[in-house]
Amino acid sequence: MFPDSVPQRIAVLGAGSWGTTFAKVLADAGRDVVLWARRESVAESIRDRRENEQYLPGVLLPAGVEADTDFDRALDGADAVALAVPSQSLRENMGVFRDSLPPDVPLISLAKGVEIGTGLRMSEVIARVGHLDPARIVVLSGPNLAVEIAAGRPTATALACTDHDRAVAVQHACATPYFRPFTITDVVGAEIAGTGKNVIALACGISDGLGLGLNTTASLITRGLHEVTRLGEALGAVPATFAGLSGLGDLVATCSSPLSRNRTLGRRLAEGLGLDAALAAGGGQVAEGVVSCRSVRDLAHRHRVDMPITEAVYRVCYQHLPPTAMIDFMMDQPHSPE
Ligand SMILES: NC(=O)c1ccc[n+]([C@@H]2O[C@H](COP(=O)([O-])OP(=O)(O)OC[C@H]3O[C@@H](n4cnc5c(N)ncnc54)[C@H](O)[C@@H]3O)[C@@H](O)[C@H]2O)c1
Ligand SMILES: O=P(O)(O)OC[C@H](O)CO
Repeated sequence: MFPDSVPQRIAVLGAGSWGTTFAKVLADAGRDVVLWARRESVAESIRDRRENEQYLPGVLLPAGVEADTDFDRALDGADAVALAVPSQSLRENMGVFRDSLPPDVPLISLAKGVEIGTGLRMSEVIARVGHLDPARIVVLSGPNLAVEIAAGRPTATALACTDHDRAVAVQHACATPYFRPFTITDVVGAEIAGTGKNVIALACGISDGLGLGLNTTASLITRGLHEVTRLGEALGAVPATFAGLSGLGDLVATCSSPLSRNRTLGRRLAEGLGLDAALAAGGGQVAEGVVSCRSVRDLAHRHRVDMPITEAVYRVCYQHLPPTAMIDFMMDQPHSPE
């Protein structure tokens, strides 16, 4: 089946490593893509040298990816729009894009995070700021380390939308021999899983940086999945989602890979860098777990969900808890049934 509603011309707003990689996936899937970059130097590098030298160096972008710094032009004639700016700037950007968005087209949400202050998930920010029907929003989330995908290494992902047909249309638009999307309807679960795993990956990076072993990593992944699932359930998510690609799949990839910016940041903290220095060492690329440990912790407090790993990461990032004491904090939690 190849539905008539499969988008052909897609605007990707945000030319960081994920926006650029997803633009490549879409072009490899046969779509015409316009990638909006904030900075002319990024657009120029893509136009003139077919490479995003700043965010995705060494990857040749196909001719199907055009780059533009004018979002009105990028959105003109688009029959789907992917939003690839970091979570905490999505509100500001949506406010700017809102009036130029084509009516009725699917909006593909790529950012993983929960907004500080409001506790809103990214699809909620998009719907509220854009005054949009939430059923238009398709959340893409899974084990999707950009650098691996850009190199054509196979992966799968989840496309979550309350409107199944819309998810299927996007599924057909972005499927390639190396990128296999599955559809689900649990938007809350996909978003909470994608946000929470970055915090757990930070904890795994800290553990790794301290020279602890795979038992510690496996314990963090397993208990991390448990606490993120509990939060998701409190917010109305389907527990099974957390065993899927946007849950366990993404958690394992991010907690295990040296390519993960969140895990790498955790390692740097364990090696003795302060938060600002550890962020600076990341070359300006976003590590969402740093903000998400705050917004997820706030949500957990609001919904009375116990999240000891998230709490420990928050204390390391914002309350000067030494990374070694983070492990003690977690090991000293009251004993409980699994
Ligand atoms: N890189 C990955 O492997 C990956 C995979 C899946 C999901 N994600 C998620 O995608 C989102 C984007 O991540 P990324 O990896 O592309 O980040 P990045 O750090 O590589 O790039 C961020 C992009 O956003 C732009 N930007 C930064 N602040 C902005 C602002 N205020 N307004 C507009 N644009 C702004 C930057 O110029 C850059 O183009 C994050 O939520 C991340 O968790 C990333
Ligand atoms: O590099 P990270 O830690 O931002 O993780 C990237 C993706 O979210 C992995 O799925």
